[in-house]
Amino acid sequence: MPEGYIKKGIGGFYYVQCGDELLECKAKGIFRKRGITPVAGDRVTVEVENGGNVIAEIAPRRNVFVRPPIANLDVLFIVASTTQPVPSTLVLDKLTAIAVDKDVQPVLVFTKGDLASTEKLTQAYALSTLPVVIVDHATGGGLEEIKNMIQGKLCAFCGNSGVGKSTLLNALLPDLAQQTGSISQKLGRGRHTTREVEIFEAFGGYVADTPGFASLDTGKACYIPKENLQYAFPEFASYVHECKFTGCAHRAEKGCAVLEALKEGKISRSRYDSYAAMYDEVKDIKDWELR
Ligand SMILES: Nc1nc2c(ncn2[C@@H]2O[C@H](COP(=O)(O)OP(=O)(O)OP(=O)(O)O)[C@@H](O)[C@H]2O)c(=O)[nH]1
Ligand SMILES: [Zn+2]
Repeated sequence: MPEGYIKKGIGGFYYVQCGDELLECKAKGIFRKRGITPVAGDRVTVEVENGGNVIAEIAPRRNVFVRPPIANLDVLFIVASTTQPVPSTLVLDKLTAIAVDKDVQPVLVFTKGDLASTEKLTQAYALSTLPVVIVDHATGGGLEEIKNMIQGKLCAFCGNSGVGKSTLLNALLPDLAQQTGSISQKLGRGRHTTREVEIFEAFGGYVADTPGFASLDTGKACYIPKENLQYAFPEFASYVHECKFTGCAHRAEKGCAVLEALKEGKISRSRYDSYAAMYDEVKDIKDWELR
């Protein structure tokens, strides 16, 4: 039985890449009964049923996102520009936290360093342990780093409208931009006419084109329960177990090692503020409401 990954889903059909072959498939009825929707990135087994290809099995997922619909994401490039649109560290931190919480490696990519200084952004993440890439389109700086990070991984790019995602994808994959409807549409006329995710092979890995995808769903569906939030900020890891009280929320408690680290400048103020804002957003929400 052929095995492969879903490259694209459109109108109830799934295009499964099995080696060199792209198979058009429907999903077996059992998935609908179980409330499972196959999505791009799913690793699947294909069978022939009534003369047509069907997806018979979906391998256990490492993670799955609803908006955009994609599974088994390894790396999320979170693109932010130094200016226009002005970056918000809270929005960026929400995205990095959701990624970490879903076992996706977030990579911060800063654009438009030619228009304004990247200093403030790089400063905000200097202690975060998160990888940062500064892209310079004049010299091509940062592109090699991104290409290396794509190798062997399934990656996606997100970031507010206008931060330069298309420009970046175009610089990375000029051939792809011409090949694909969606990216080239994004670059010119007919923007965002398609919302289907499509996966392309590049640099020894996979890049998901997620048209019209400004940011991950940072709404309620993606809230991180308050007990888990501390782990979504990787630089807190060395401190969270040193707090005096177990179950410390790191908000105002006595003997809080995270607050101590903040005071000593070992954790950045903007990262801590984002944690605090996210904590306050979820603290009164019951677990069952998050399901
Ligand atoms: N000066 C400068 N301009 C840039 C840079 N990156 C992108 N731009 C410009 O910023 C504008 C927006 O870039 P896009 O690549 O379309 O942004 P996007 O994130 O794809 O936006 P959406 O398609 O709306 O999601 C375009 O006019 C680009 O030419 C950069 O590094 N420096
Ligand atoms: Zn604490």
